Amino acid sequence: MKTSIATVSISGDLREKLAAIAAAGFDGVEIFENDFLAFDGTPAEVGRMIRDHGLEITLFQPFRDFEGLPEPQRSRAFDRAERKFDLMAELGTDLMLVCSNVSPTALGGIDRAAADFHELGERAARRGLRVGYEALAWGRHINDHRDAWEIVRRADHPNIGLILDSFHTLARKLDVETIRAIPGDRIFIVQLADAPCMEMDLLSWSRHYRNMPGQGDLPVVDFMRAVAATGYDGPLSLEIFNDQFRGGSPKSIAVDGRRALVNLMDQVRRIEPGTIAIDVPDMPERIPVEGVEFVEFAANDEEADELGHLLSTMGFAPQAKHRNKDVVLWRQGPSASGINIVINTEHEGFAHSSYLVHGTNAYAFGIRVEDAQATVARARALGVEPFEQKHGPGELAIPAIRGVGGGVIYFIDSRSELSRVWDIEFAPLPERKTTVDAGLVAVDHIAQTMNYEEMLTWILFYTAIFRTRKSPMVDVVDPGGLVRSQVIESENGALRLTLNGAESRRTLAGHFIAESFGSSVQHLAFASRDIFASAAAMRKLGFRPLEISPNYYDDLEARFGIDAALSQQLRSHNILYDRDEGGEYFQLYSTNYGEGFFFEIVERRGEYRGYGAANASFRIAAQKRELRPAGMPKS
Ligand SMILES: O=C(O)c1ccc(O)c(O)c1
Ligand SMILES: [Mg+2]
Repeated sequence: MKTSIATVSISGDLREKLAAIAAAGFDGVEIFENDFLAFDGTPAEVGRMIRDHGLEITLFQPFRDFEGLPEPQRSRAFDRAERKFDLMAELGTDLMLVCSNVSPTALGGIDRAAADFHELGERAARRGLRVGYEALAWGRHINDHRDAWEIVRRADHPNIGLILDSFHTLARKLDVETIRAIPGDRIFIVQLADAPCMEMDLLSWSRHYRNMPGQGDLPVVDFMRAVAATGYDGPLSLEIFNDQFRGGSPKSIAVDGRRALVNLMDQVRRIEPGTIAIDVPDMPERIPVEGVEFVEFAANDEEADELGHLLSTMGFAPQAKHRNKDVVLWRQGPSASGINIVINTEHEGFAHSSYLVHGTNAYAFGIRVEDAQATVARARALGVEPFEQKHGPGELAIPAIRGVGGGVIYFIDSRSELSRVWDIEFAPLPERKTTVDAGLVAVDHIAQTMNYEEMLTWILFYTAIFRTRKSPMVDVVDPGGLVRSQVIESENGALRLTLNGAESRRTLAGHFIAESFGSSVQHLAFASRDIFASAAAMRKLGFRPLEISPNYYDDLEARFGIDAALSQQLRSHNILYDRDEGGEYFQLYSTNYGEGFFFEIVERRGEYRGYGAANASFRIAAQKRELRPAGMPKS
């Protein structure tokens, strides 16, 4: 599989773009003309710089407003093309993209355009060059790949071919099945981009909101399946116009791009096995998640005590201690439950470094999978960094990768000794305190907070590695600004992550990122089988719930028509309520710990699928009321 990316997709100057593209493992680049024009080196120097990076130039683009022009503009267009052919020869590339004419002076007519392309083909052939034609979704006469293909077909010249771009086809909701009939060798290059669904004119949507395949809402997999069915085996080239990417990190966007292509082709190959000419790297299939095995906090001794106190008000107690390390396992009540909380107060190693940088934080979590090694293998194939740390005698080497904001994700399976980690590495504490069991049975979801700019990266990360899907993004109003929230979840609910992107430091999420120096887990939600029983038990244990405004409950009664008895119960425990077609949802929050970390207890009744998004802004307002002023020492 030959991967390519347009220089326009990445921030920085041409030098920075190329370095990032090469480092991410791409085979080629599309030179977007403006990136070349803005650069102060000769075409030959640019060509050399690209080849020195081990890259090839897959395409020179765009050449605009060519076909269907009346004279004298027509002759001018051919002269312009000849000049660009000169440039291409110096750069060292043989393929030019002509995008469909948008000029009001352009005349329609398939045959007129075909004749123009036939002549351009003759001129290109004399120089050993090729020209591909792309239908822009907003082209004046040609805005559909079927018409572009008809022009290419009638141009009937070996040096003229078609360029497909998933955005233009999918944005106009054109039937991708129409691609299957095009001979693969007549497609000169395939450009790929996704985009979020939005109501907007096509040009603005394309120029500002494209994103990597898998990051948006367009059926890029279906598009690519149709392309693959043609026998096409040329480069797959990302062409992403995105305002955020233009200001982002070149390295991280290039890595995301390559990950998106590999993930896309892996999906296509699995749907259409054996029929694809493009060779796709071998890797394990997207990993089904079986559950969250543990969440691990890094802390110092004093803060570990505070955290432990908070946990004990939720019915957790220290149950076992690591045989060699200052690491304690907390569980719900005297018997094992589905929740394992680990507090690591080691003075060396990765957890300690994480503590030094971020303060007490949930720096790692462990996921149960069928095959931990295969999970890391898939992640590696997608360019994810594995995580390795020295382990002591008798300790397990738990396969792991690096996750959000310098965090770690461990993998536990039952095909090896990994699932016995609690018995192998931990010894039961002799003075085990029996506590009241608060009836918390599992981790319902893990909420990670990040800068908004990082969100697409992490959405792609999770959906490419694990068999999960993403929900539409929702806006949550914080008194200090907007927070964007998106859910990543597996079909069976075994893994539920909520990603919250902060755009302003004045939001609770933004404050958390600023004060804890980077993205990480901001809250953990535990599932209860009976939230009222849990709330009552926790009250006895000294749990302090986040206090919710009475106005909220008045509105709740009005909105849902819930009866007075239920309303009273909710009020007395500060429990939030939501409902959808499938069922009901109950939420109880802790007060803030540190700079905005908190716990949540939830109960899902029936088939409720959401996360109480409608309640989020009321919860945040309540949290902000009780967050101590910035700069005050921790209590
Ligand atoms: O927005 C544009 O003009 C433009 C140019 C070249 C392309 O390949 C494309 O898809 C869009
Ligand atoms: Mg394009």
